Amino acid sequence: MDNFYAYDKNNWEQFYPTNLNPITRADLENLKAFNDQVSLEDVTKIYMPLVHYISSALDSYRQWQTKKSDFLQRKPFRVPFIIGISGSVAVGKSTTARLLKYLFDYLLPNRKTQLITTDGFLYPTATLQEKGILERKGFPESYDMKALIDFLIKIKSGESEVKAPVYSHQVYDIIPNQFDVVTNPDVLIIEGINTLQIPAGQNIYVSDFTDFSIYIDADSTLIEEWYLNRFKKLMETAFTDPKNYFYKYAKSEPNEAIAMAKHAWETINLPNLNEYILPTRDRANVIIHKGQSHAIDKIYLRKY
Ligand SMILES: Nc1ncnc2c1ncn2[C@@H]1O[C@H](COP(=O)(O)OP(=O)(O)OP(=O)(O)O)[C@@H](O)[C@H]1O
Ligand SMILES: CC(C)(CO)[C@@H](O)C(=O)NCCC(=O)O
Repeated sequence: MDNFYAYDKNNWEQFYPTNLNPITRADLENLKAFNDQVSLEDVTKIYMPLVHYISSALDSYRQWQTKKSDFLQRKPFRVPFIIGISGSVAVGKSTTARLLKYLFDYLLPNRKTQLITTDGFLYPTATLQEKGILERKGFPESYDMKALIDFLIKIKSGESEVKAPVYSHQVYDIIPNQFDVVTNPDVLIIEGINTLQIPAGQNIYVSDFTDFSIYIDADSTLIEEWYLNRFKKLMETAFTDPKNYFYKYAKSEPNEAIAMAKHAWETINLPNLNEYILPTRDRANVIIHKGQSHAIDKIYLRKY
C-alpha cells in the first residue's frame, strides 16, 4: 500500500473539523439497512471530511468539463460525476452509499445526487441457470457487462432518463419490468462488487466512467459475520411470505439454514472476494477500513 496515505480516525477528522452534526438519530434510522447501527461518530469524523474531499474533486471536475466544452466549442451539457463504491458482498457498500447520498443532499442541496447498484445488471436466475453458472453469482461472468457499460455511456452522454434493471435480495433475482431511472444528476453513486474490476475480454470498464472510487475493506472473518447476520435478518422477515426466497430457510431448522448460508459464503462469496474483488482494492482513490461492529478504524487516501 505504498501509494496510499494512511490516517486513523482522529488524524482524518482534523482535515475538516466540524461541530455541525447534520444528521439526527431519526434521520439515520432511514438510511440504514435494517439491523445496522451506523455510528454518529463515524458520520462526523469520517464521512463529513470525506464528502468535503469528494466535493473538491467534484468542483475541479466541473471546471474541467467547462474547459473541455470551451476548447471544443461545443455547448456545455451536464455530465454526471460518478462515484464508484466497491468491496466484498455484505461489507456495507449499500449502507455507505446511502449515507453518502444523504450527506451530499445535505451539504450540496443544489446538486442532484442519485444512487444505483450494479446488482441490477446481474443476469436473471433463469439465465444463470441456462449458462450453468448459478453458483458463480457475483463473479464477473454473472453480470451483463455490456448492458452495464451501455448504461454508463448513456449516463455520461447526458441522457435525461436512463433505466437500470432492479435486483431484489428478498426475491434473490432480477424483478421483471421494474427499473430505477437515472435522470441526469450532478452526482451518481454506483455501488457494486465489480465497480473496480477489469474483466477479461473487455476493452472498456466500469472504472473508465467513475470519477472517484471508494473501496470498503474489512477482515474477511468479520465480513462473514456480517453476511450471516444479514442472512438471519432476511430470514426473520421471510416467515410470512412464501414468495420470499428466504421463506424456505425461515421454515427450516435454523441451524440447517445457517449452515447453508455459511456454505454460500465459503464456496461463492469468499472465493469471489479473494480472487476478483480484493485484488481491485489498490486502484481505489479511498479505502475505508472497518473493524468490529463496522466501526471505521483507518482511511487510506491514494497519493497519485
Ligand atoms: N456502517 C454500518 N454499521 C452497522 N451495520 C452495518 C453498516 N454497514 C452495513 N451494515 C450491516 O452489514 C450488512 C451488510 O451491509 P450491506 O447490505 O450494506 O452490504 P453490501 O456491501 O451492500 O452487500 P451486497 O453486496 O450483498 O449488496 C447489513 O446487515 C447491514 O445492515
Ligand atoms: C447479489 C450479490 C452477488 C451481490 O450483492 C450477492 O449478494 C449474492 O447473492 N451472492 C451469491 C451468493 C449468496 O447467496 O450470497
